Parts: sequence; structure tokens; C-alpha cells
Amino acid sequence: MTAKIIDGKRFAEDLRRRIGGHVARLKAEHGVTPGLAVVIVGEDPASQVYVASKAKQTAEVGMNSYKHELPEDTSEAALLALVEQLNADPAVHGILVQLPLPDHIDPNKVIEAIDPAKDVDCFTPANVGKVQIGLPGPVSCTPLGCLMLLRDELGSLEGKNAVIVGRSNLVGKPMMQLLLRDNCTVTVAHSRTRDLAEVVRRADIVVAAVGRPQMIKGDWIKPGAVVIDVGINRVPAPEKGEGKTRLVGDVDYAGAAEVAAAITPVPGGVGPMTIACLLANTITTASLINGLEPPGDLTA
Ligand SMILES: Nc1nc2c(c(=O)[nH]1)N[C@@H](CN(C=O)c1ccc(C(=O)N[C@@H](CCC(=O)O)C(=O)O)cc1)CN2
Repeated sequence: MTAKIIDGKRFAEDLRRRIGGHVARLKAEHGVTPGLAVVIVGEDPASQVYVASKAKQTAEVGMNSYKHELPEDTSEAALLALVEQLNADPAVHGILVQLPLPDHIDPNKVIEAIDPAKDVDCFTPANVGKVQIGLPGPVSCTPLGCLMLLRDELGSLEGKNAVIVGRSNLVGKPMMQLLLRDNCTVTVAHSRTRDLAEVVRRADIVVAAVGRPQMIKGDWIKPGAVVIDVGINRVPAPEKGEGKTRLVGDVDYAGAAEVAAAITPVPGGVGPMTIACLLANTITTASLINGLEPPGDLTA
């Protein structure tokens, strides 16, 4: 079997087109222009690329984009003051503080300072709880993107055995909630799981979010499974020349593609969905802040 490649880049483009339509309707019918503020502290090169893409794509779909670039030595107090200012700004419907933050800043303190109504990452305790009990609101961007790709591929997920490898607050735990809500039987595996290969072999759906390059081998995959690879790992690529690198996922792509029914590539799979879902969440928060029903096609 050679797996179908799930084209996240194309899916994200289509999602952004739909988001553009929702922005236009919010403006024309309700006089609301959604605004997203993105905050970055420091010089991390990957974070700078992601934040630049977020700001560009926000403007492209017709939203207001506010980018705040703060130096590496910004104090925690100064960052918290900026978050407070954005919480109070009526033009801002979404606030995202790019992670990771420099070591001297406690990310939990910053996340907890964000008004849950504007928490487009869905990182605040209030919004994590809402996802758990199924109340309307934003949903963590990367898991939401994975869910959209899975539903598009499989239709109903009901009764599927889903194995998530990784238990992070960013991906593993919210992914578990979303798959449970779609009536999957969910197993969350992690670094201490015994017989991980055997656990993964039972999965109709594998979500790999462990952060270790190509850790999940092709012969761990059940024939016909759908594989969603969340990992983005930069590894040396001597075949491209000295000092060159390439991106790989958490799954041995070539091996898994021989047995899976469908698989996301890295790059071009889940990554682009993360930013598109951030824009989707901004529509959701802008709608809720203005007393409107969020569009059903943009959320879980
Ligand atoms: N506040 C947040 N911080 C971080 C998040 C997040 O969702 N909220 N997620 C990641 C980084 N991230 C978005 O911020 C992100 C990562 C990767 C991609 C992406 O499109 N990747 C491309 C490859 C890009 C490359 O060449 O390096 C792909 O997979 O095709 C988008 C967003 C951590 N921080």
C-alpha cells in the first residue's frame, strides 16, 4: 500500500479562503473587523518566522493584525503589562503570546493573564475546561487542525481506535479531548508507555506529537491506519551539503507511507493548519465577544 498524502498546505489555503468570507460577513453585516495581536519576546529564529506568517496571513484574510516584538531582556512585569493593555483594547479580539518565552519569564503566569475571551491559543485554564465539557469557544490550534484533517479524510471518527503519542498541554491532552468528543476510543501514550510499538499497532488513527525525530517506525503502523504527524524536527542533512539541515516529523515517513492509508507530510502537513486554525479561533472569539454565534465550520 502507498499512503495518500494529506495535503495540509492546500487544506489550510481553502480554510483561509472560507475565513476570509466570514471576515467579510462580520464586517458587512455587523460592523466588526476581527483583530489579532501577536506578541513575540526575543530572537528565536523559528518563532520569528511563525510570527511573521501569522501577521501576514491575518492581514490577508482581512483582519486587523497587531504585532508586538519585544527584546529578549523584556521583564515578566513588562510583558504582563502589555497583555493587560491588549485585554482592555476593544479592537483586539485575539491575543497570542508566541512560545517558547525566554527562561526568565514564567509562561504559565503570562497565559493566565490573558483574558479567556481573547485566548485564541486556548491555553488558559478556563478555555481548557470549556473544551473538556464541550462549551463554545476557541480550541487549541494544532489539535483543531489535526481534527479537521482527520474528519476530512475519514468522515465520522466514531468507534475508531486513536493512539496519541505525546501528552503535552499544547497537543496531546487537547487532542485527547477532541477525539473523545468525536467518539473515538483514545489511548494517550508517552515516554514511559510499555510496548509502545504494540500500542501504536492497534491504532486506526495515530497522532504523533512526541518531539523526537522519526521515532515512530513504519512497522508500528497498522495497515490502513491514518497517520497525523505533528512533529517538526530539524535534523542534519549532510546529503544536501555540509552544515545543511532538513525537517522531519516524529514518524518514519517512508516506512509508514508503505502501510498507512493516509499520512501527513512534514513539512506541509499539520504545520500550516496551526496558523489557519489560529485565524479560525479569532473569528470564534470575535463572534462571541460581539454576542454572535461562531461559524460552525471553523470549530470542533
Ligand atoms: N503561542 C503559541 N506558540 C507556539 C505554537 C502555538 O500554537 N501557539 N505552536 C508552535 C509553533 N507554531 C506556531 O506558533 C508553528 C509551527 C510550525 C508551523 C509550520 O507551518 N511549519 C511548516 C514548516 C516551517 C519551517 O520550514 O520551519 C510545516 O510544517 O509545513 C506553523 C506554526 C510553537 N509555539
